[in-house]
Amino acid sequence: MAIILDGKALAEQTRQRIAQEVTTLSRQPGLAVILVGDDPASRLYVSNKEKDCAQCGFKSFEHRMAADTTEAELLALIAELNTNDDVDGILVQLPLPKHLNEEMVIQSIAPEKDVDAFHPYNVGRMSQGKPVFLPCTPAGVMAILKAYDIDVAGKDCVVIGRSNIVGKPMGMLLTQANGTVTICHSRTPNLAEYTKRADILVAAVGREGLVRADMVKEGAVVIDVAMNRNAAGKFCGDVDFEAVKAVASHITPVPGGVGPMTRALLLENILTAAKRK
Ligand SMILES: Nc1nc2c(c(=O)[nH]1)N[C@@H](CN(C=O)c1ccc(C(=O)N[C@@H](CCC(=O)O)C(=O)O)cc1)CN2
Repeated sequence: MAIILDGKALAEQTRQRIAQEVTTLSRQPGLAVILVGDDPASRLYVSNKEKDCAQCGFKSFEHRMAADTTEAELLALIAELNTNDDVDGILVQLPLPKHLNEEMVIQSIAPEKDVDAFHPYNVGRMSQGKPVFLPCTPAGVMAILKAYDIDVAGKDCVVIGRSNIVGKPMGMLLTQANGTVTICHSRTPNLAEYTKRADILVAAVGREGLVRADMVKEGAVVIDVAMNRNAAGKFCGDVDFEAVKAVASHITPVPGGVGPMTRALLLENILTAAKRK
């Protein structure tokens, strides 16, 4: 039976370490969170980020904007936050309402305050192996692997999903850790041929039941990044957890795996931003 990779416990340890370090700083780090519209899931994620900030001794500044906010209004707020000295990090909760251009909005955040690491400058730095901030979800995965002494060097790593936020940066971080990486996606024929070769398999698609036990090599490390809702309304990933845990050596649960570490790595980035000032 696989070892369960406990992201929730690791995230708690990370918050406690950060809270301790904050007591040694001469000022409180600050995060500005912008939420446009009233999507219930986004509201919950934002309030969790505020709770995390409070636990770590960070200030948080919430900016709620109406769903019909114009791009000019949003960019004006970001411009103001870019020059506000109390704000070390700026986070625009995604997804944005359809009429707003996500790319433009991300590019308007000052790269030194881009704690999500979505700005092209930070993506470029990371791809050169000289990161300022690391994207929270892939960095959370790397932190889980490190905490459980799972060495990536020389391993066959397969990432399913090629999003800018998870799949692509995940592939880069695994490559930088000397893994041999294959990125699969919706146009990959015979997905199982690739997944069955993987020593480390990362699923980041957003489709419940995508990874079955017969697609996983005996003893593989299986990381589930996805966060779907099943028919009963419960959180689940892309991996058939119950079946795959009988085949894998290590596996992340959903919930309680990568999600909490995504939140923890955001706190690491805010601390980094505050210390660089
Ligand atoms: N600007 C951003 N927007 C979004 C991001 C992001 O990283 N930056 N990621 C997601 C949402 N998200 C953070 O914002 C996020 C969602 C869920 C979790 C999490 O810990 N999930 C739990 C399950 C839910 C729960 O019990 O609360 C888990 O997996 O255990 C973390 C981060 C989209 N938008």
